[in-house]
Amino acid sequence: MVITKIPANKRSLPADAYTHVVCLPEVKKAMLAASGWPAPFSPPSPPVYEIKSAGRKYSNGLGAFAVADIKPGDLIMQERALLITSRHVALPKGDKGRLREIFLEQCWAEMGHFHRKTMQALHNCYGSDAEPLRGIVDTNALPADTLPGPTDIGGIYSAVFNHLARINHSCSPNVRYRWDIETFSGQVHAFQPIKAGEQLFISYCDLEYPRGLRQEELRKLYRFDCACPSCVLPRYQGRLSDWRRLLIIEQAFQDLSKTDADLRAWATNPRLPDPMLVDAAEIWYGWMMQERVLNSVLLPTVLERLCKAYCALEDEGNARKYARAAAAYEKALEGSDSGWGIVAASPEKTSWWGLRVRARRQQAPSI
Ligand SMILES: C[S@@+](CC[C@H](N)C(=O)[O-])C[C@H]1O[C@@H](n2cnc3c(N)ncnc32)[C@H](O)[C@@H]1O
Repeated sequence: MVITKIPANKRSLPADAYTHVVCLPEVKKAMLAASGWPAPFSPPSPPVYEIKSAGRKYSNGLGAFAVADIKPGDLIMQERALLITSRHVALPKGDKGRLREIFLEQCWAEMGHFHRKTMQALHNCYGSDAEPLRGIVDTNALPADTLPGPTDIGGIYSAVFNHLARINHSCSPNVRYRWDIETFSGQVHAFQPIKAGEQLFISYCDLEYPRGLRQEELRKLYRFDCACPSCVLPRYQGRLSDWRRLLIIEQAFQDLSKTDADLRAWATNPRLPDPMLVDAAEIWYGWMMQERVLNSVLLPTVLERLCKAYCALEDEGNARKYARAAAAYEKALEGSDSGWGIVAASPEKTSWWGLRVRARRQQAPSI
């Protein structure tokens, strides 16, 4: 492992615009060789969030709050990390754990005043149970999925940010965090409409897990008892929520094999009932929105099917609605709307438009 600062040419940059990275030598070499990387970025200005006290429920800690109304898909926060470490040295016990601490200590020794002061101010849920720097990293790290260079040995990295680290957890989150390799930054997008004053929540655990497992993991890794709206549901409703989450993950595996062929077969065969494809997809979409579980396989599949099906039915309102939802989701997951904004503006220009309506007309007996 080696320690480096990215962007390499940081002379003209403010202190919060560069990151200390603990990585493999091959990754450092690839990062320094990547021309024009990382790309600059501009977070929303003026900022649409503020960091302030979140109150007793969050151990009198801080949280991030919207200061303006925010639409699904909007970028809320974007920030370079203070520190990125490889998870290859992030094993919890034994020599490898100690190895990680040695790298963190070396990194600390190289950090300037801004980075040290900011890191020290972050929350440490481990108290005296861990070495302070390690406790801070483990409390606040978010995934940085890829860095330039050989991905097979680089593995997954953890990033510690200044502001992004203040976002609290909910099992029904309203924003989504993503690592943006192009700009070497963390982004937070809304995937629900958010009102000014509302707190922003990401998820620290796998949302498809049932409540008991989620709570166990949060207690173990972040040392708090989750009291989010999903975790305080009365018993019966809590079970329903667990059940929906389980079905979402099961359906995601099944939907992997779906193609456009069955959608086209339905669209061009008027003898098949209209609700056949639409109703099931609406149920899955409704459950994912209700649980705020954005399954990365099922949600895009369902949104695409709904948009195409409503285009085939020439139902402009619903076609636009699902295209807008797909645009927001893609922005939150991929950083761009993947062309869904164009579909939302003119669904009648897609090749699916009116397919079913024309098939019905052709089938109708001529008088
Ligand atoms: C990454 S920090 C989040 C920001 C933190 N509240 C602060 O003041 O810096 C993670 C810690 O915040 C607290 N936290 C986050 N989400 C919480 C929640 N839903 N309920 C209670 N505490 C929470 C826990 O102490 C957790 O270890």
